[in-house]
Amino acid sequence: MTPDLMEEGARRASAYAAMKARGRTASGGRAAGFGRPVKPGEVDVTHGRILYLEDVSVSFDGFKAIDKLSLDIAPGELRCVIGPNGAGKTTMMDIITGKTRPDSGSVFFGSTIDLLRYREAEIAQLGIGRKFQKPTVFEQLTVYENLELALKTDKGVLASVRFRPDSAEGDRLAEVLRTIHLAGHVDRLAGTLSHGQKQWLEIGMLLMQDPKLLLLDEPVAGMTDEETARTAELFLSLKGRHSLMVVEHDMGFIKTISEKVTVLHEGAVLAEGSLEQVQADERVIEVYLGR
Ligand SMILES: Nc1ncnc2c1ncn2[C@@H]1O[C@H](COP(=O)(O)OP(=O)(O)OP(=O)(O)O)[C@@H](O)[C@H]1O
Repeated sequence: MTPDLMEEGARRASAYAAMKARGRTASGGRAAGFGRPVKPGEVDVTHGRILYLEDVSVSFDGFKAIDKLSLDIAPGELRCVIGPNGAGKTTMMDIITGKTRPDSGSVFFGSTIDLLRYREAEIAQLGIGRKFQKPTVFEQLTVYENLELALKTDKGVLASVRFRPDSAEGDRLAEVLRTIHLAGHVDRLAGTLSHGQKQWLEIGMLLMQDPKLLLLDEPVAGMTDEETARTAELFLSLKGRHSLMVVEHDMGFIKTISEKVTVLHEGAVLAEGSLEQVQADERVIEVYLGR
């Protein structure tokens, strides 16, 4: 066989495998990866990892924003990620959520779902929710309507118009309202909420999708001290049921919520451990003081 034909064969085989993986997942059969059967909506965490990145690299115009990054997160873990500006924190989240394709490396959700085979919207449907720094709630809708809308996202246009939450969805809505401290504000327009309340509402919208992994980018930026403290309580109540990756610069907040902290620098892991351990690490001190 000529090299051209071999290349074409390999290209077709991998395109077919990717297509099959997508089709099977959409129809609720198997997840992509090593062919291990996984029930619809289930993530295989038998190896003790819900998220696994290995040797991931990406360059922008020759600049390595992520450089052989490897890290993993356990199911139910609340992981904090810190690092100076430009360390690659946002780019890492972009890669996990399918917004940016890495040049090389592996990114797995559980041990069988190869995230690099999926598009951004598919990754959200697989159970990875992302909260960007700025709240993006629908200001003209009430708190309740915002949460209701979050339930509709995977339904078709017609189904959305006729949509009414069933009793299980209604229960979930009520539970989420309590979790995000907005049960007393259901009829308020989202536009009239404080900055902190808007952030909680957006987290609530993600929770309506019951994500297995939540990625949160600077969630307490701009919050009052009281809102920050309530957000810490909220995250602590979510861990266990969900896995969380929180990128933050606010060390006081990190101190309240953290178990394990990952320090990113120049697109790779510089240090990992408890906050006390990483804060005492000479390399970490140098990176932060050298800013
Ligand atoms: N699309 C892009 N094109 C070119 N360079 C990029 C792009 N995205 C990120 N970068 C560069 O990659 C590096 C990492 O950026 P990134 O935003 O991931 O860092 P960060 O750790 O999130 O920083 P911050 O704490 O300031 O948000 C930066 O030097 C940034 O300028």
